[in-house]
Amino acid sequence: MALISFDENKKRDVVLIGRVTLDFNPNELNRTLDKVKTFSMYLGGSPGNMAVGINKLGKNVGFIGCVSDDQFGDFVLNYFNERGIDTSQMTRAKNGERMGLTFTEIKSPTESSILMYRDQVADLEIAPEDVDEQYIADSKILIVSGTALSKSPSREACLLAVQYAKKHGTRVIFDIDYRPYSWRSKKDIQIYYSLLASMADVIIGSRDEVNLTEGLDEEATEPADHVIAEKYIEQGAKIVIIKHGKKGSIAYTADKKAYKVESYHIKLLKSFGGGDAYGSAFVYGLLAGWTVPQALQHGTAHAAMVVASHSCSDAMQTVEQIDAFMQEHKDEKVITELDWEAAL
Ligand SMILES: Nc1ncnc2c1ncn2[C@@H]1O[C@H](COP(=O)(O)OP(=O)(O)O)[C@@H](O)[C@H]1O
Ligand SMILES: O=C(O)C[C@@H](O)[C@H](O)C(=O)COP(=O)(O)O
Repeated sequence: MALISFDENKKRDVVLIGRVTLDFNPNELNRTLDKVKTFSMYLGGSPGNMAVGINKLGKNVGFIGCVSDDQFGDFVLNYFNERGIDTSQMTRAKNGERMGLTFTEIKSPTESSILMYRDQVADLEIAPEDVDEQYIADSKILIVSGTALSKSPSREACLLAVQYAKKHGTRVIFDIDYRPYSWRSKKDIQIYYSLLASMADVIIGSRDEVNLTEGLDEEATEPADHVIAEKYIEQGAKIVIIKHGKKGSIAYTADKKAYKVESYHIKLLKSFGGGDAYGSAFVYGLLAGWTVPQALQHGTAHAAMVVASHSCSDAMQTVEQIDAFMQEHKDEKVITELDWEAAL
């Protein structure tokens, strides 16, 4: 019996709500941004990347978002439309708001960071009026990105989308997705992230993002992962995934099982993009009716392939490509069932 079932009569697999932006990744590697001369432009924004990833895996994807009314907004809409990602629910900024821009700094294969330009950003202009109840009802899964909760009216749009999802049996996945820009305070983060976590069927976040949800210091290690996961499961979550970067991730399920997933060994190019690839392939596995371990391993393989690549969105893989990677790495035993209270 699958932990999470889906209404196969719903015509769309996944709808995501949140930001779609642009990534500018340096062509000259292993140096600080002030030493970079040229960049490659890619579609970006964690929800945008996940939409591309889930679509690349063959799923029917829609996006609720707002893009700038300029050539960058055109780029994003064209990119989605060319791949069959539904843009009927996307709007254009009305008052000159700009696309979010993310400049990735790749200082070394193991040291990268992102510099985000998010002043007057279009993606936070999604409004409740842009959220169509039937569109949500027609989707098996709604994925909410945490950053979309950072400001109104995007915040209210997300909360309304979740209300519609709960009303129509659409499963809610909360991708915590913390970006410091746009938030007024840590207390606001705790309020809205914990509210979303209490309404989600699946919660995916890094440990520092979970700490922010709990109102803890980002570096906190107490309470242990399983204690926090238990709380979310008591609130109704069926699966809680806590990511730990290159150390991998740990997943807890409502049927009281815990799984440790170690990272695959790859030649790292940048430390970003793994989470979006992980989430995309994990969601694919859920929709395919796979077991949680199978879906976790698929997500982990996809993540490894994307952190070894220059892009995030363009580097998203097909099912066949992920399967081939897993075959190449079949000697790496990455997944272990744990005692519930074991740590990563
Ligand atoms: N250095 C790495 N080598 C291989 N896989 C990695 C590496 N870093 C991250 N990953 C994979 O990407 C997943 C998500 O990465 P993480 O940094 O935890 O999340 P996010 O990208 O959302 O911040 C990890 O669980 C792991 O599977
Ligand atoms: O999330 C953003 O807005 C930045 C993304 O565009 C960028 O591709 C990235 O950092 C994704 O990394 P991840 O969240 O670690 O997968």
